[in-house]
Amino acid sequence: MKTDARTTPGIYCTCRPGATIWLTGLPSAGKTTIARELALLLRSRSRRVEVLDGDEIRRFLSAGLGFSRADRNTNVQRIGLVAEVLARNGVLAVVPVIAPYADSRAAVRERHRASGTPYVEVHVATPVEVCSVRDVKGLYARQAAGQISGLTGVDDPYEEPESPDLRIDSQHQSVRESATALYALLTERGLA
Ligand SMILES: Nc1ncnc2c1ncn2[C@@H]1O[C@H](COP(=O)(O)OS(=O)(=O)O)[C@@H](OP(=O)(O)O)[C@H]1O
Ligand SMILES: Nc1ncnc2c1ncn2[C@@H]1O[C@H](COP(=O)(O)OP(=O)(O)O)[C@@H](O)[C@H]1O
Repeated sequence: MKTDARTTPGIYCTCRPGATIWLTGLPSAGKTTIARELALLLRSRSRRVEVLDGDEIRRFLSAGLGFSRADRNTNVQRIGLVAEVLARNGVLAVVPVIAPYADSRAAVRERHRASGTPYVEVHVATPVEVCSVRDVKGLYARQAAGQISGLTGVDDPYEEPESPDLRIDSQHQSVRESATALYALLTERGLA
């Protein structure tokens, strides 16, 4: 008996394109929170979603890397590779990772362009003043106390995206509103 992948449940359906959705922004900007909310929305519509957690990747795939420019670039390129492989195989790969350097992000975009895989860049543009109050992991306090240095947006660079596909001002809207705006963009592009 022939099986039709487009109609048989549980079999990958080639008619739904994957994509990488990269959320870049400062620590505590809300990247992870918005990524998880978006994943909930997408899964409720039966999309295959993978959120690539930056901390988990640094524990395994990028174990041993620090926060120098070179190490951050290596980290971002590794994540870009994994995301692109997932996305080109029909998964929506959601990536809440700082990626502070424009050339690193451009290289990831280029990798996607080369394989014809959709790529969506989202700037979670929460100002550092708001991020440092949220301070989910206590990094801003530790930097202020002189216990760490090289914190993105404080004493390490963050190059803002010049023309992201979407900019989210999380200080002015709820998590749900941000995720819904992103979902709307994906729908508009035929990706949700
Ligand atoms: N010095 C310094 N600068 C920036 N961030 C720091 C630093 N030290 C630790 N952390 C925490 O590391 C988390 C993962 O970073 P990323 O892999 O997203 O960073 S990068 O793209 O490689 O720059 C990142 O996670 P998020 O807070 O979720 O952004 C930070 O909490
Ligand atoms: N509108 C909002 N959007 C996103 N996060 C928000 C918002 N308002 C408050 N927060 C809080 O800010 C924190 C952001 O943390 P997180 O998502 O881990 O940031 P990041 O992944 O960018 O480091 C969470 O505790 C979240 O609940």
